[in-house]
Amino acid sequence: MTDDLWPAPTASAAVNATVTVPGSKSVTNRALVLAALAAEPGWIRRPLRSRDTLLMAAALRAMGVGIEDTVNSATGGTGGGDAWRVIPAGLHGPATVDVGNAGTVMRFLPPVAALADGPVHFDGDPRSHERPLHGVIDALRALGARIEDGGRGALPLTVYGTGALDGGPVTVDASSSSQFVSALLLSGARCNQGLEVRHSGGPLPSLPHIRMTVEMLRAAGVQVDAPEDGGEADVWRVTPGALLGRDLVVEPDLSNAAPFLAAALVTGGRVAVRDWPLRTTQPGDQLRDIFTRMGGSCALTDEGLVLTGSGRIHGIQADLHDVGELTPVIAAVAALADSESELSGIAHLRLHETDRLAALAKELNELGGDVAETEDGLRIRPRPLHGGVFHTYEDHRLATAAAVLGLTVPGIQVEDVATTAKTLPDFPGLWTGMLAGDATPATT
Ligand SMILES: O=C(O)C1=C[C@@H](OP(=O)(O)O)[C@@H](O)[C@H](O)C1
Ligand SMILES: C=C(OP(=O)(O)O)C(=O)O
Repeated sequence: MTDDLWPAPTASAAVNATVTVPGSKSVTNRALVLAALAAEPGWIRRPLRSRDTLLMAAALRAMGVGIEDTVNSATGGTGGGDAWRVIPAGLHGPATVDVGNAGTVMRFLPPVAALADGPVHFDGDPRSHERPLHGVIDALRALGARIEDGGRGALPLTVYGTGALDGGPVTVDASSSSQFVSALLLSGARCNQGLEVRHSGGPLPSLPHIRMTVEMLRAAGVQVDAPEDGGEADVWRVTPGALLGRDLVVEPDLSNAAPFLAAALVTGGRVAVRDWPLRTTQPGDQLRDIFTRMGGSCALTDEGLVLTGSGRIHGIQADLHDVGELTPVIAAVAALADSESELSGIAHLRLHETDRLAALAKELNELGGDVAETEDGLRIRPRPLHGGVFHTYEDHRLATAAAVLGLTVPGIQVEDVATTAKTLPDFPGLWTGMLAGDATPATT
């Protein structure tokens, strides 16, 4: 973390820009895990190269997987070469994994480590010690893995892999993070008996992310029975078998498109996001509906998704349980709206990169806002905002939300804007590029 303050640029006019958003974190990190577990080499094209995905790649390399950077100018560059060639190998310990504060790394990799033939030690940022991991730890222990976690049920921990997991049925309470279910499913086909994962507990958040896991497993040739296909509620079954190596192009990160689309909404402008997929499991696709309800209009065109602001921003009553990671930017837009908003279904955000509900309420109120935490969300009553320092608590989405506010509220200084590198390389460059009319990641 740095104490740097970034003066968020104000928009001198309605924004009119076309933006290339870097690849999806969630797709890239699933693709890396599945390619590492596959029986043959694969390609990941236009991967996101950000802190979370570079940590995932480093962790898999530490366990023996080959991940090579390649540059292929024919498919266009998105920074640092445009593809990863993944060459699976026997998974080995001893190894050390730095999870940073990446939920996908800290949850998806312990099951992979249980398949390795030696100890794998996991640690990360201080916040990673507080984020829930018990679902993964308990499930792996129930499946026979040995894990030393000092009785904390959290990081740091060591998984003593023996080269194989028997698998079978396991029950997990994933009400605090859908990533518990995704983590088990991703490695399930490599268990001798496959895996039957049953969720038992409060409602599961972020269901689109579990669907993303199921669809990516199926695309790798794995047979998965899932509740949405007529299966039993809250039960997923993964049949054992080899995973195919894939040649996969990563979609743009639609959740990271949120601040750019919001810019069109709050300035009454127009922003096009290139390469918006026509069909996707990414929760960010729901921005089309959410921002339309908040006053914008959306069209899928040859240019990508185009959002046009009307000059009016409406408050919204929205249950964001499925799409929690969109909350910070939606809250920023709601603070600039013409009526009250109620965002619900997001109590689990208290356990994200930071306590997002507390952080959003505090930071918006310090700029003159009227935001209250509810039991499971935020109530936002728009009031005129003034400039000031917006603290970001090492949370990339707090920083991008602050940038949205800064477009129309002069004098906002974003603390540690570099924290956006968790999922967005060079956010400040993309943001100023958008204000100049075009934002395309620099090719390095
Ligand atoms: O599986 C994934 O890629 C993710 C699942 C969600 O986690 P939670 O279910 O913990 O909210 C989401 O918030 C996170 O940003 C990414
Ligand atoms: C919750 C998030 O990340 P993580 O993958 O670390 O859980 C997020 O990106 O909003």
